[in-house]
Amino acid sequence: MIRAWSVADVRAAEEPLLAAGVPLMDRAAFALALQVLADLRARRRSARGAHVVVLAGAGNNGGDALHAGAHLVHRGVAVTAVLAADRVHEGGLAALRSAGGRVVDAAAAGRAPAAAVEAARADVVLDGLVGIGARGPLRGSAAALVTALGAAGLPTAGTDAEEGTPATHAEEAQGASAAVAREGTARPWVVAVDTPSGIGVDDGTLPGPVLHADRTVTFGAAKPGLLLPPAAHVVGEVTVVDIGLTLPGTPAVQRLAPADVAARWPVPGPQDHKYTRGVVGVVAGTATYPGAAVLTTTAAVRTGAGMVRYRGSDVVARAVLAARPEVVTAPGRVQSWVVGPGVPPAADGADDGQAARARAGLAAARGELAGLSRGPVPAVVDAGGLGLVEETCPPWFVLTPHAGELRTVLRRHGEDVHRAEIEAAPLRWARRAHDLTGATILLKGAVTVVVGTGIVHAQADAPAWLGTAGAGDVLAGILGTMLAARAADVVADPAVAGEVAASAALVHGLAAEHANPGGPVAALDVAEAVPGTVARLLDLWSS
Ligand SMILES: NC(=O)C1=CN([C@@H]2O[C@H](COP(=O)(O)OP(=O)(O)OC[C@H]3O[C@@H](n4cnc5c(N)ncnc54)[C@H](O)[C@@H]3O)[C@@H](O)[C@H]2O)[C@@H](O)CC1
Ligand SMILES: [K+]
Repeated sequence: MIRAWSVADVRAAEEPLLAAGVPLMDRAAFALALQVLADLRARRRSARGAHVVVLAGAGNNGGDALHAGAHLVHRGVAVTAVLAADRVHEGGLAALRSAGGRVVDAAAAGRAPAAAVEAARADVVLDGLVGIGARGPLRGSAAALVTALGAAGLPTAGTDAEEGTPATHAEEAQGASAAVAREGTARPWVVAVDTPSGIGVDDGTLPGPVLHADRTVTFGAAKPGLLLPPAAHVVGEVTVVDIGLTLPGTPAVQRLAPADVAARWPVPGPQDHKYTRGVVGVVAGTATYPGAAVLTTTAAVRTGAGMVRYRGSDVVARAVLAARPEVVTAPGRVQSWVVGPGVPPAADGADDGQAARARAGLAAARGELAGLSRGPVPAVVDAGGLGLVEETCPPWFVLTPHAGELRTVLRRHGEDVHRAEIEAAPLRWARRAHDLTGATILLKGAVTVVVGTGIVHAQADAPAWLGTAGAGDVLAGILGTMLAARAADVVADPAVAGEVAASAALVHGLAAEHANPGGPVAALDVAEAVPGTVARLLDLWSS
């Protein structure tokens, strides 16, 4: 598990140590230098003779980078510090100079392109422009430098949100681009110091230009922005360096690892039977979209449900039974409901009666229909089901929208927001949806964000191949089975639903990877890969 703490928590943990004179920056810089040396050795055998460019901003983040640069010089590395501020960390600069490092001033207008061209030829670029002290989008020389680095061939992300960016920056950038194209240089390995400079450290946004890192060496603890999209896509591999901070027990964001999911997997014992393992009720698909019913029920069965009950028209039920003869179609006891895959919005008349069945399932999950459940049980609400839920939900309802569907949910609650805004700030909008509906929100994406009453989760387990029709139906089925197995816990403790939802996202992602490592997958392949994926998880845990 990777756990991430907010800037405020990290600062509060640093404070007493700094007051006591603990040399936190020395620890951070030394560990950073060791990591860069390891990366250099992995990439070019020896660090000696390598060229590292340190991008240094005004604060302690630049201080870390400059001190690390000094350590590298002592190991035979040629280090050039590119200063992106009029004043940089004095101790760090002095250390670098006395070690024999070169210093280039890129703070003045017009200096960025030449510095970027030099950086683009280095073996490693250390991004120490700004860390947890970042306020808003990168500004001034730091922004100009990152823009010029992008033009010089380094990967960058985010837009220059700064109004009135001087035209010279664009011209400078073009100059840098042409110079590097002539040289045909391979691009350097980029190591971000604490965070890629200019990300939203607490919320994972990309408010302005950001240099895409291959590795982020982060101090004391991971920060939320390293796990949350869209910034999570520019951090590379995250290396957490222990500098001796004592952090609060509860992180702001966490990412489950396979072992965490394995540790809580409901492995059946000799006393278990189908009802103790959990019955999943599925309201999915119509004659127009029968595939959704097949995919959702298949995934629920393949994840190890005690039993799956399908609720739908006879024609769709026949398709379900042809694919999965284990499914039953008679009404009866259910420990979790999956409502909505392949179900059109309520207003659509051609829904085969699914809207009514969906409402009944949701009422049963609230504990309002005694015949269908003995008290409240968890529910997964997906696709068409999202338009059928009541305005407020219990936390054991897990809504599983993608960004476009979340927009619809938010609009129903009076939030006029566009899909692009949700994609730019998924945590913010998932949290807003949770606040407005009361439900646990699983916002699907390349990084899935789960916001409920407990800790926020950000899961990045899925290969990009998983973005395919029917993949969401499979996730709904996996999650339905996982919720049914822990139905009592989920209803009793509002925070559990989020953790189970994050676990389902992990299983879904790993199953896609296992279905066809490195290649395309179809949704049904993913569902079929779940039993093997669960067996591997449990094997990993027991070994
Ligand atoms: N407090 C400490 O002693 C420790 C700090 N650490 C390092 O120090 C960093 C935090 O240092 P600081 O608090 O000095 O903050 P930073 O160095 O992250 O940033 C602050 C500086 O950047 C400038 N800045 C802020 N937003 C900017 C923007 N959008 N565009 C351009 N410039 C901007 C500010 O004017 C200020 O000079 C951490 O990220 C970490 O790297 C580590 O060395 C561990 C110990
Ligand atoms: K940085």
